[in-house]
Amino acid sequence: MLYHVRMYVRLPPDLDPADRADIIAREMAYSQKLQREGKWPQLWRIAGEYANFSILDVAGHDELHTLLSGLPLFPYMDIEVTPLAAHPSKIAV
Ligand SMILES: O=C(O)C[C@H]1C=CC(=O)O1
Repeated sequence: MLYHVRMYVRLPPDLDPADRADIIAREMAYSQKLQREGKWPQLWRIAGEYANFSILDVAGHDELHTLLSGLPLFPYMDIEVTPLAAHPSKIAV
């Protein structure tokens, strides 16, 4: 199943800089592993915001929740999920 996911990062301004750098490095490694596995095929920065639009391709709601809640930044993010269904006007390419 495909999901459109919006992630808004809300790191506390007083977070220790070393802790911040560590979380961001672990987040990058985690997301790149999922990208290599094909589970995170699209990742876009929302221009002007510390936020992204992503497409995740997973078995269903339970796997999606497992992957999202495993994000090192998960405690510091607001996340909006939209399940995607096939559109009848979409042409095959
Ligand atoms: O920076 C972000 O948008 C948050 C997060 C999503 C992937 C990643 O590496 O970091």
